[in-house]
Amino acid sequence: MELLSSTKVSGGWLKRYRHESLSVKGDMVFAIFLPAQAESASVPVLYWLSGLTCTDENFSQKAGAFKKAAELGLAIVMPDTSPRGTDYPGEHESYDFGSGAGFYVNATVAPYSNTYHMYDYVVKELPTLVEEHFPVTDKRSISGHSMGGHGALICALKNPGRYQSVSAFAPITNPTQCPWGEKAFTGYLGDDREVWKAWDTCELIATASERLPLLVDQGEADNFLEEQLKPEALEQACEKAGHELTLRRQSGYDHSYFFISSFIDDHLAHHAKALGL
Ligand SMILES: N[C@@H](CCC(=O)N[C@@H](CSC=O)C(=O)NCC(=O)O)C(=O)O
Repeated sequence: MELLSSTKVSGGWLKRYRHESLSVKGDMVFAIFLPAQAESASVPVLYWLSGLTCTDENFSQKAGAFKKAAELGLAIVMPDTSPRGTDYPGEHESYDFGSGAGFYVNATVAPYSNTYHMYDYVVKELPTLVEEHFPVTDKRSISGHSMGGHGALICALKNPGRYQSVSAFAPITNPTQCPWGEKAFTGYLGDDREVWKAWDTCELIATASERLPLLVDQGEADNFLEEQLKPEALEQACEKAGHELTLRRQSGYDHSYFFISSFIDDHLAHHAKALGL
């Protein structure tokens, strides 16, 4: 691992690293916030999955999360949102597919199937690396925004026992039924919509073997609300399956990091409680 930068914040340290990833067959950059408590004991970790167009830096620069994480003694790991360094046809042409838009799936359609294995990267490879090299425990939680909210929810639903808690901001709840998801899943997974269901929160909720309570915040002034995010689909799926959901519709808030920064402390507290902090 190559240390790219080290910055003191809220009594802890934000460090950025580049490393070679086996999952995506190339270099990846991630950031980790380590609170001061990590200097004397191992601390649990929240994995934050960002949305379309993001890198590891959007959350660290805009969410305002580190003061609360420092108080709680919680580490936060922030991966990138796609592999970088390839140049497939169409990979860099649109904001909602290819680079910056890995959708946290394992692609099966060439050429993306060569490297776009963001699900394996965030669920397995990155936690293994983090737990080997940093003063953290194997107690993990996961959260994210929009495409990353979808990622957080599917990672938790597909991996019972792996996370202590899950939450999301404005998640793409039903990607098999919205334009962002249809475009990404066609390009990464192919035309068979049955295959897509294994990567859709609303589909996974029905058969989940672990029922971690979901905390979801959704801005009511979010431009993407009706066409892409569909919180009512999540509500219906949870109600049908008897899955606990706290869906907070926040009046006046949009899709931006201003919205995330307004409620991130509540999410950190939710995760801290589940992590025993
Ligand atoms: N560029 C697009 C919209 C891009 C956008 O809103 N990205 C969001 C995530 S959207 C879902 O995954 C984001 O977090 N952007 C980064 C930021 O720092 O705000 C457009 O122009 O509409």
